[in-house]
Amino acid sequence: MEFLLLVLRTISSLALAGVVFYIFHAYITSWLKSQRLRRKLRMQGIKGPPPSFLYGNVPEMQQIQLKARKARSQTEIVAHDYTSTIFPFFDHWRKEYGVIYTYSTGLRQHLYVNDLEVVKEMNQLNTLHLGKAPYMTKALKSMLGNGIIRANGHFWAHQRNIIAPQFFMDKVKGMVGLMVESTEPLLKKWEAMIEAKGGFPAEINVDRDLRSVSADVIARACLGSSYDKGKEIFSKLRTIQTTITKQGFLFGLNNSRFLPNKKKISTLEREVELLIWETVKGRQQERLDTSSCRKDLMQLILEGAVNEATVGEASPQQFIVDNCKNIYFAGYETTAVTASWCLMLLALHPEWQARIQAEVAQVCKNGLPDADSISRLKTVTMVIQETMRLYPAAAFVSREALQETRIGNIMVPKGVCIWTVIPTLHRDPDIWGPDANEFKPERFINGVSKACKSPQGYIPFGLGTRLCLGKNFAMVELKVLLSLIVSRFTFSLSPSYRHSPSFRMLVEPEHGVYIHLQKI
Ligand code: HEM
Repeated sequence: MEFLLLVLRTISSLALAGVVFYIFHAYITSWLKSQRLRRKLRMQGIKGPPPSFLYGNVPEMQQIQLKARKARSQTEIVAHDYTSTIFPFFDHWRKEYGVIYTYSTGLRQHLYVNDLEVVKEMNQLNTLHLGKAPYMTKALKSMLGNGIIRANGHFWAHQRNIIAPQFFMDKVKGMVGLMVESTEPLLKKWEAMIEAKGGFPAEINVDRDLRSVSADVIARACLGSSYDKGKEIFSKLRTIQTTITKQGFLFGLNNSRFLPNKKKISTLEREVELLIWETVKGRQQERLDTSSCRKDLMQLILEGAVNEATVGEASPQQFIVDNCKNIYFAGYETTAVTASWCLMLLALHPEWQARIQAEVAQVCKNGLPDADSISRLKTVTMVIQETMRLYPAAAFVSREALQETRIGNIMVPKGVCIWTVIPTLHRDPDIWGPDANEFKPERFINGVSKACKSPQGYIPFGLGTRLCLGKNFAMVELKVLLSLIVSRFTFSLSPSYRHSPSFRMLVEPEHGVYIHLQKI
């Protein structure tokens, strides 16, 4: 008996030693690979902070972040370049190594690229060799499945072909009426709040209300369901998003201490999929009952999923659910957050409120935008463009070189992750001039190409082949929303507002935007 126990103990000790050796070996191999990539970049003259053994620059990143958090000030607003507080390590190394440098997160080598010429080159590259970084998209699987935002290669191209036609300008213009309808409940709610104050200004936290509008618009316009139905889906997706971003996965930082959240995330994931699938089935039943066929995005996705050969490894059901999740995620939060920043900036700048009020009164009959007037709202467009310059909802363009790829003068080795920090590019005085930190919508009066040194310096919707598909949709929705709000209300910033842009996958106002709202 004792002998048997001894044999069992020896076997389990050997197995444990084997596992430890395997993990150690894999770790060392990845570390050495990352070092090789670093050498290849250094040989091209690209410098960067020296990495420590196994952990690369992660300890330094954490230290810099901690310091910045302590020093964080909430006083200045527009002139406050928040990239130095929310991505302090990028800013810190930029001062030391310039607009192109390399750093390591232990097992991965990264390339920071905020040089206008290289960004231009990236914009023009038409290749499948630059894609979404698998390590990053792996962490986003629960939120996005294998939908368009995560996919790479031919599977991505197939999904893009299916979805793109829904967002052509002529299609989007046909959705203006629906966008106006979706905004009406918000206007009524805000009017009622002012009435409840006896006509005196009401304090409004705008963020949740703007999210509701944006969710309703995206659900109705693209997926044929109303916000009431999609409410649960949005709220669960948001919980997944906030849980994931707490984990610091994006920069390759260790997140093992957050592992217990995995269970919570996968439960939410299953619930979201079930809800979407119920919506899809409802849609299919409606088609059978009425034998009518709406040609909206949901329909295009359903048709795209019919041919199993085109949906890759995913089942048709998974293909549909994943792409619905992607549209929900890409479409509603981004627009809502941008609208919040717009109202914050307009509250600070009453002169621009007055200018767009006058324009809306002149261009839109009864203050109601329609497909025709929307393209004549020049000042409204300038205000939105300037908001997205200072507060672009998406903070990065990030790519991994899936194969060795030449970008201008740089040969990017396979496996290197590239990062372009959008708000930093948008506030670069070399591109925008000495007033880069000021809110000046007039800089866009002759379009983006005249507003800065090169139009590639303005990338709120990303760049290259993966440029945002919902760009037209988002711009039109923002124009509708702003026109309707300014034609009924004036507003100023409430003293309750605390300026604190923070990063939760998007750059959001951490404590919300509070305004004092008054009827015109
Ligand atoms: C102000 C609002 C929005 C902003 C700031 C924004 C920004 C972006 C950015 C930066 C990207 C990544 C591009 C890249 O990696 O180079 C992107 C991708 C995408 N966006 Fe948007 N977006 C907005 C609204 C929307 C809307 C309303 C939709 C759809 C209804 C949408 C659908 C997508 C999709 C499907 C992609 C993935 C494209 C691909 O990978 O091929 N976006 N967006």
